[in-house]
Amino acid sequence: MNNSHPRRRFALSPEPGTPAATFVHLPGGAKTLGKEESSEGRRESTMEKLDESKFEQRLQLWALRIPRELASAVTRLLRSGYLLDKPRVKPVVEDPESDKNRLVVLSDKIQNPDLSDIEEKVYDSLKQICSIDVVPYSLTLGYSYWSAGHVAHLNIPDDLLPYKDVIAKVIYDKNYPRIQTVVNKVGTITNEFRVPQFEILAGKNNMVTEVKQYGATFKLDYGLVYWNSRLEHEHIRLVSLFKKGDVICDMFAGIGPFSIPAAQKGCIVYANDLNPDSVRYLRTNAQINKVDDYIFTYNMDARVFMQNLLEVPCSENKSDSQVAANCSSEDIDPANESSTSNGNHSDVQESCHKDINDSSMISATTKRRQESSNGGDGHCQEDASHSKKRNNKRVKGSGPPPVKPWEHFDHVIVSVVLSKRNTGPDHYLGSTVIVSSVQEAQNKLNAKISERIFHRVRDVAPNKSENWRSSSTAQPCGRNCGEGVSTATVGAGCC
Ligand SMILES: C[S@@+](CC[C@H](N)C(=O)[O-])C[C@H]1O[C@@H](n2cnc3c(N)ncnc32)[C@H](O)[C@@H]1O
Repeated sequence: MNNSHPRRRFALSPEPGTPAATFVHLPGGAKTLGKEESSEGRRESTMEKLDESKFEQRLQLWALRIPRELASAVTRLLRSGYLLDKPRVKPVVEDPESDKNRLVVLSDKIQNPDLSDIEEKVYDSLKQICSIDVVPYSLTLGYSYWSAGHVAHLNIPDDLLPYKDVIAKVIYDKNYPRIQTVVNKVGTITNEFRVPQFEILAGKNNMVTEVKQYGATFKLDYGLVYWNSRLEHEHIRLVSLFKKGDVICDMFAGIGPFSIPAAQKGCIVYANDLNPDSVRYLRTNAQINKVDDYIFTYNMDARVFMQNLLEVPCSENKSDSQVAANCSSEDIDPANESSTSNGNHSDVQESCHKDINDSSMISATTKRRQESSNGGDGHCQEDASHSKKRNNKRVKGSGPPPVKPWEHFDHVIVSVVLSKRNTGPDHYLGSTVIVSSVQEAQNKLNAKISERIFHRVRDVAPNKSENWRSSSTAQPCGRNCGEGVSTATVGAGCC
């Protein structure tokens, strides 16, 4: 199967850490935009009218024609890498031949109509669900596909840098008002928050935008937080493994692309990030998506976060009431509000504040917020708007069930870069851990990876296919032994 890809001159940076606001291909046939060349003694400008069709990418794919009532079952089965995986393109579409059917579009990795690229076990299950009817499916990703939000994010190579303003102006003029800001990534990402540096090339200096993923809305400032739209499939793939009521620990949560959909599913999420801006947007996004009752946000180093989460609170002996992760959160477990009335809540808060204040890793923002939310009396309180919102919800009788994360949680989400390089910094965790072996990963995570399930997510950068990035879930034993099982499935023991 031949997919015709226009040759890329420059594109939205595909590196992790570079937000995929807009993906821009320079037309495949275009010579250097704006460059004047000599041709047969005649100076010929290659500055041409923008031809949007040059941006089109046509994919020749395969699809399964199935009765529409089976669409959920089939997509659930094929979700682990066999479905079409393009941001903002649905893999299940109407069948032009019959409204009783649906077409389930398969990944471009499925090359053969006999589906021999699909694992036998999955194929057998598929046969049990429906009869196999494979049809060709042609998909065109047009000019407008390559954008999200109002920010067009370019990654202009050195040889085109002299023309960056011309390029930006064309993109801006041709796409306004949909595109209102054109930025170019500058340098490589070196900071621990994985936030790229940008220069504004055209439009307004406003990097705050909203993107949508699988029905959830994410507000973010591209200049302050990590975001990568291209991880959409990975976000949802991982969350699809969770069940309602699962307790999730998202150690490097960013602005919430794992935490928010997990909470939408009814999981109780302990979400942490070291970047105070990420945590701020995480909270905003929890509110926008109306799952703030299910997400407890933290702003600290992941190791401190885990230690606090696993530490049995001193109040545990005093009460059966729920407490919030040793109270090291900026937020309070909303389910805990009921415990406030019996007096145990404040006991916990005090003990936890000691933990937090002892930690040199906690950010100034966290401390500031703690001080202000404490009202100076050592008792945690929610800010008024949050509290009000939760009160509204509580009246409706919704809210998460009680949890004790130090006893049990179901999944830990860790973002890890696996790389053959061994020179990377390892003083912080998350996407920035560079490991060259499973053993090294175990050492760094202080967790035993007994069942290894590697899932290729995407290349770190073009031409860097030896580096790959994986999100995995790990299940701690819940007995504070410090061991865990890094796997996409749960249940294995460790002690
Ligand atoms: C690659 S991003 C992943 C964010 C999010 N999971 C996502 O998929 O968008 C890694 C995140 O880890 C955070 N981070 C880096 N070092 C950290 C540490 N020591 N403790 C907690 N978070 C950290 C960064 O601020 C960043 O948001």
